[in-house]
Amino acid sequence: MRVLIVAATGAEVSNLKSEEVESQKLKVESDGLQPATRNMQLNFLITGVGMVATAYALGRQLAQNHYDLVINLGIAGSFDRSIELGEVVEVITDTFAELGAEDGDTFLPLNEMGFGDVTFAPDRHPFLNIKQVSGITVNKVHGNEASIEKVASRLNPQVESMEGAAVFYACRQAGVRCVQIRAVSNYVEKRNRESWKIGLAVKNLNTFAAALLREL
Ligand SMILES: O=C(O)c1cccc(C(=O)CC[C@H]2O[C@@H](n3cnc4c(=O)[nH]cnc43)[C@H](O)[C@@H]2O)c1
Repeated sequence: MRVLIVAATGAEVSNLKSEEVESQKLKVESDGLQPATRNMQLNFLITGVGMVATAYALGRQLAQNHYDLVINLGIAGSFDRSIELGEVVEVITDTFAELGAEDGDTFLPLNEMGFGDVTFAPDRHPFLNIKQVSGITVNKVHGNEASIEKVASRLNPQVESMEGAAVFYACRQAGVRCVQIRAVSNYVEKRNRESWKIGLAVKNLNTFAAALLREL
């Protein structure tokens, strides 16, 4: 099984690098005299932050390589206060929140303009036995009470990231199975970087992903 882990920054998957080495060791063994104990080859793609960087890097990677599964890992902001900081969730549907047009006070999403989808979901979900959430993908992290209220009432998202929907989109276009796993580092609120728990979120995300990779 060929698995691609996609993350915006190396820091978000820093504790998983040993898994890549491990998967390659095992592959060499399975190609040689040792019986295969694990038939998985793992690659990492660090795209850079944001939907444009992600769509380009992942589109190129999927055009040049075959993968059975793409796993998008990252931290995220949560609108939903019932999700604890550090909690790991599976994003099962993700919407490009800003793609469309303003019509006075109304927002017209791209699909209502007749130009294609803005919401993407992987074919097979839930994939994991953890909390399933709906997400939005943004170019601009929400940090203003009025805009948070507006997007919450329009789309009712539970989490937001800057890449998720781009990963779903690229995988759909390439016909590759995918799953998005995020750990909540902060609540979506007026910007207050001191309250972000990035270290905890990254630690929980990496622990969860390492266990998942051992099961694949
Ligand atoms: O400062 C650090 O140590 C650090 C370590 C790992 C990652 C970061 C990032 O800032 C990653 C940016 C990444 O995070 C996602 N994210 C997190 N919270 C939100 C949010 O409230 N709204 C939107 N995106 C969020 C996003 O996907 C970025 O790619 C820093």
